[in-house]
Amino acid sequence: MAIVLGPNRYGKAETRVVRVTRDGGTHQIKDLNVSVALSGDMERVHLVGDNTAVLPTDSQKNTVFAFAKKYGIGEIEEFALLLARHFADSQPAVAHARVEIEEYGWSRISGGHSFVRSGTEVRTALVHSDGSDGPESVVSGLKDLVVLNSTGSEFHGFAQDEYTTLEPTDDRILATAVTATWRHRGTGADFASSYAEARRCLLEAFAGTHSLSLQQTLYAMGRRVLEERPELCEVRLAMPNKHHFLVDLSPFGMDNDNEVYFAADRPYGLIEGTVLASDAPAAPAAWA
Ligand SMILES: O=c1[nH]c(=O)c2[nH]c(=O)[nH]c2[nH]1
Repeated sequence: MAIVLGPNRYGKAETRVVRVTRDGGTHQIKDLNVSVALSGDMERVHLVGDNTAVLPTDSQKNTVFAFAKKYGIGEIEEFALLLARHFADSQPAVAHARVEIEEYGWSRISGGHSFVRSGTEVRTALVHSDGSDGPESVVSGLKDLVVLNSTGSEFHGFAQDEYTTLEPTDDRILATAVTATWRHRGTGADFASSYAEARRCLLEAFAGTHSLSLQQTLYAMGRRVLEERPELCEVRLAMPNKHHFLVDLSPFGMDNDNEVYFAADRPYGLIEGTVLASDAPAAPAAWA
């Protein structure tokens, strides 16, 4: 029996970089969490401890800060492409770079230099690059986009077995924290407007769908993005069903006509799905 090295990658995870751009007294801020993972000809470091091919993760972290200064930070997809191409182009042993970025939003309070974190929502980007001349992919997205419909949601007609106690309902609260990722057909989109529009599609489809299940709502949301955004070809969604249970107020002599709920935090149903354009080229590696 022979033992061999399987797939591997390494890099600096979660470099937290904040870039302030000063335009007189008016400042812009970009607040990111950047994770780099490099792979390629890394056999000798694993097998015999020869570090010749290993660009230290410390240098990768320094590159994130240096590029933030040198190039500024525009859209996170562009910053991720810049970093990924840099590592794949400049290091002979690096065949492939993966850069994942989370962006935390800040909105201006007043004046030029005071900000408030914008909600729980996080914008995301995941880029893979074999270098400027090689295959590349861009996946954009968001997570922790918390939404709720206080009516317009039903759930009935479901399968039943000897353990089923759930009562069918034709009016419930539907609430979730959306994690959505969407794959671009190319690498040259207008990432700012593409993001804003995809997000708008998700919210409008969530609000506008009379829901018979969270699964149906999920599909409607992914479908809306692909119908409206030709630069995108695949949407992946993960949506926890944040259950709201009607409280039994009858012990207190009160009725409860869908007014008082217990918001449970766990367990939760977890509904996940992919929505694809029929001509989407297969690209499983884009999500790795
Ligand atoms: O929208 C729903 N989908 C389910 O699969 C499910 N299962 C469940 O208990 N409640 C719900 N709601």
